[in-house]
Amino acid sequence: MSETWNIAVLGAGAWGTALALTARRGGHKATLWARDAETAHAINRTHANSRYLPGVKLDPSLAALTDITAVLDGAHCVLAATPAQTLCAVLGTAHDALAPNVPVVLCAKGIERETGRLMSEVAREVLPQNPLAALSGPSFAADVAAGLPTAVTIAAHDGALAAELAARLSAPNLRCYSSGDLVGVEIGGALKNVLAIAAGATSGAGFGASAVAAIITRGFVELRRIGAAFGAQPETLMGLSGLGDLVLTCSSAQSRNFSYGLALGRGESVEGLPLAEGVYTAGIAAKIVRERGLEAPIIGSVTEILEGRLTVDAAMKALLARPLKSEVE
Ligand SMILES: NC(=O)C1=CN([C@@H]2O[C@H](COP(=O)(O)OP(=O)(O)OC[C@H]3O[C@@H](n4cnc5c(N)ncnc54)[C@H](O)[C@@H]3O)[C@@H](O)[C@H]2O)C=CC1
Ligand SMILES: O=C(CO)COP(=O)(O)O
Repeated sequence: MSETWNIAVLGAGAWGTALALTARRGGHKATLWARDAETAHAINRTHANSRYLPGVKLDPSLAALTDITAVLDGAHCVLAATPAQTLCAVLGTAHDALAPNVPVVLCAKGIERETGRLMSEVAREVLPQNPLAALSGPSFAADVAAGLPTAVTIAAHDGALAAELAARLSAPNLRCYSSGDLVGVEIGGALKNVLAIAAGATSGAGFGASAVAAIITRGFVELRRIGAAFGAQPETLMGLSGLGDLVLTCSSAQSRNFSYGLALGRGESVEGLPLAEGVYTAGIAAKIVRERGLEAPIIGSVTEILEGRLTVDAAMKALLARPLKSEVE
């Protein structure tokens, strides 16, 4: 597709900046909305975002503004890339300046902790007139920004919209697949963060690579069980936004969620660690599991560890001591 789009990116953190850079590479015009003037000023002056994406040179034409009305003016598409727990407030700020019918692509991975809403449910209430989509998959911001090959899924209830967005947002190094399974893509992205904390804690506690593989695999069973309860398609959960992102996030210290878990497992302080979305999603995911009568002991253990009610050692012992059962349900 050759027509140039104006893409408004909300959030000038690692992911927003990487996506804006990629949009530029894809031949579009991208403008970043930054909450704080210091970040916007630094991006415009140094053509870098050294706080959130160190070592990456940005296209000099990529501007960051603090005025959301100016960023949204004339936008063909919005990429919402602030943390999950801020989405409601950020879209509320955008509401008056955003034309109806402009598609909003949700790029955060999480569940709203106070309400249990998926990102699309939050956005639907705040922006009832805007078509919604979600972009998710195995894609570290640093990799995407460095131009390394990556593949993600863009999902919308309207399959034609998903396909158009995938075509528009694909870039030389970013291959976007399309999907009609919005909920499936969202649930995989949110839960893999909680499971990455579990995998990191397992590794950090020194339980070994075999234990990490078991946690990832049994964690994936929990993800599929919860996904099924939300109506997600099994194929979506087996895809880039589910299994793909789970594998990435559970196997690399480049992941903030895995690193958070590593610190927990090692008994180190987690204070001041960068954003780990799973910390905010774990408790609400465990609540949803309880309310729906599901079984998700690994997600439950992560919640108890984060709340200081269980040690990593005791969690592993309890998981091993659970009644034996058939592997396949
Ligand atoms: N960093 C990555 O590799 C990837 C991140 N994501 C997702 O993208 C979302 C954002 O993550 P990152 O950009 O990595 O986080 P980050 O910590 O690098 O940046 C977050 C940005 O949001 C801004 N922000 C925080 N609270 C805000 C508020 N109340 N209002 C407005 N802006 C606010 C911060 O100032 C910062 O610019 C998360 O849900 C994450 O899971 C998805 C894929 C890859
Ligand atoms: O979602 C991500 C990669 O797909 C980023 O993972 P972290 O937030 O754990 O760094």
